[in-house]
Amino acid sequence: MILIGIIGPIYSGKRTIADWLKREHEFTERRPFFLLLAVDAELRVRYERWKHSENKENFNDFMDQNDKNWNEIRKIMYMADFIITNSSEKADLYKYLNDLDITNPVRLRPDYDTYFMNLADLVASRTNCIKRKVGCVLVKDSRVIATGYNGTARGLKNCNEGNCESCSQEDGGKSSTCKCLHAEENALLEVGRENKDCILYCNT
Ligand SMILES: Nc1ccn([C@H]2C[C@H](O)[C@@H](COP(=O)(O)O)O2)c(=O)n1
Repeated sequence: MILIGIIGPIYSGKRTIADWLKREHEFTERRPFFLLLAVDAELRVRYERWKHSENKENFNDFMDQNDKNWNEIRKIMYMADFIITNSSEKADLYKYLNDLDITNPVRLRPDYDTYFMNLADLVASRTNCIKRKVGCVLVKDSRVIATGYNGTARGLKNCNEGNCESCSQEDGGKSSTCKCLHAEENALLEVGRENKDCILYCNT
């Protein structure tokens, strides 16, 4: 099902999709196969459109209305999975949406490669290295066997606590003197010798 709505009339008391989203945002966040798309435009373009639809000219009036609604609009925009900037005609927007293939099943439910690469990004967020942010996931039969991120070895003072002089250098230091273990190294240390024939996903 595709719902199309505009945010504008919410503030003039009419019920809109934006109205519904505000009330039901928990539903939309948890619901699988639901994508929220926000369409924005550059300020100058929005001003031109406002002049046309409101039959007004005064830029300050436009900005007053813009600023009055800004926080509410921003909240809804942040909920969106995609934000598209459309500073052109409606026909161009529809063509762009068509080309985007938004309802492609892979977008709604990632395939395994996308899923494990997304996991590698998540794993990377735990790095303690101040120079690089790397995550690695080892997979066998579509199941995660081990993960690893880069950083100084377990039990040592962390890189982000000043333990790696090399990473602290302005020019990034030499990799030969770096104390940080690679994400792949940590994942392989974790997996041990028994698990052969894994697929390694790494985000660098
Ligand atoms: N799940 C984990 C836990 C730790 N590591 C590695 C990353 C660092 O080299 C080291 C210490 O990490 P910390 O405990 O300070 O976050 O152990 C890993 O790769 N995966």
